[in-house]
Amino acid sequence: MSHTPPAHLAADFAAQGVSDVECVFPDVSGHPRGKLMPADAFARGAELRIAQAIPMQCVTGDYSYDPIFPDQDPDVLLVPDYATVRAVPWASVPRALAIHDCHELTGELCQFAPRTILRDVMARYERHGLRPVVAPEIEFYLTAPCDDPSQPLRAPPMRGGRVEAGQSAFSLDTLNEHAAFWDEFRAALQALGIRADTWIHEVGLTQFEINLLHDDPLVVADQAFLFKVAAKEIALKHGMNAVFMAKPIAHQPGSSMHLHQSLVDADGRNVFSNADGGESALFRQYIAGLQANLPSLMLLFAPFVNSYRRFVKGSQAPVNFHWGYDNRTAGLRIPRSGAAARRVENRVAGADANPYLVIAATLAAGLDGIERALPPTDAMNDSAYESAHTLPRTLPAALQAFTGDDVARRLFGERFVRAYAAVKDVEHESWLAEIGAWERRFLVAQA
Ligand SMILES: NC(=O)CC[C@H](N)C(=O)O
Repeated sequence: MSHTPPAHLAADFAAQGVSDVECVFPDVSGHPRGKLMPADAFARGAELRIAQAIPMQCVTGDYSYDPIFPDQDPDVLLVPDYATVRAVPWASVPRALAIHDCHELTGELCQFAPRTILRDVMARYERHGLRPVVAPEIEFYLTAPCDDPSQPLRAPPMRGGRVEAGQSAFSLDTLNEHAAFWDEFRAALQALGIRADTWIHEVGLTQFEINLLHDDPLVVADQAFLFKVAAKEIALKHGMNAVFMAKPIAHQPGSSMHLHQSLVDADGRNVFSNADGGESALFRQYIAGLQANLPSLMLLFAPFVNSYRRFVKGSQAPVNFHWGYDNRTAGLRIPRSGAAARRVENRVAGADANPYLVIAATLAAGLDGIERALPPTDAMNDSAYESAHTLPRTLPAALQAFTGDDVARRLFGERFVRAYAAVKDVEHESWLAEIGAWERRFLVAQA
């Protein structure tokens, strides 16, 4: 992490005609926040408040979460990570963006910022001489413009006035329907240095999935963060919305952010495999760590009230924390692979989750299993849908699990846990303040 601008940066900006830089950081929801700064001044850093909830309320006032926000309106200093400077592909004038780390005004990294949380987990691995390698699969829907939020989302129109219908999983035809969007999106990803692998039409109507190539966790988290920003920006240019809600449309599949993980040693050898190619003890301990800790960390994988609608039996979304070989009904799947690519897939996280926190929480949970040499359950060879639904069913249940035991505190510290829970509490209160369609449909007549 270098705080000194590269020598060529000013000349590069001048040559490209860049006059402004988006100083962006991912907030706890993975939403891009920051300030637009003049290119010749952005290195001095921007100051702003960090504790934002999604309905654009600051976490202040009625919530007394001292000593996290002692002045109820704290500023942090944004410090650019110069390795992340890129041209903004969707801007109408030459403009750059840089992902920033959040520092307290006293200098240290802010313990509430998702990038800090991930950096801390990676430092823990480094002390063990290990390096995690991760790859996410990101699902999302393309929809028509959402001009009336009280109405269900609709599929975008196709050529000839048709609308997508029926079963289009893996249909290349339907993928080609929105070719102008895909071409511009693909070019944007390339310009942002995002290494996308396969692109498919998923099971849902106008639902798609794109896999990112495996890499260093912070690099991949930055890519997944910008992937979502880019998809939304480019879709808007084409009169559509790219929607990353976990369950945007009733009776359609939800959208996930599956995370593949493996660990390598200093020589780049996958430590989930022994020299003879078999599973290592560490592999099983890592799985056990996920099984032991994920139930308490659900708030990070399913951060909104909507997230919990996704966990439906039979939908390929998990309902419990079983693990199994190539078992897509289980929360933890071991994909078929050779010894060098042996890995675990966390299928719990939704597309709505913050990729930094999904990666940090998964890796921290697994390392804890290794450090405590935990044993996993037996592998699940049958459908995990035959077993009980043990994932928390609601946001309040997940909030209770997150704050109710010492797992999250032990892995991420008191400050993060209290602040994150405060933000989720504000969002939940805001949701409770609205009356939904189900309540009107049934309770007007029947209550
Ligand atoms: N690609 C898949 O396996 C489908 C995942 C499913 N859409 C989910 O929400 O979990």
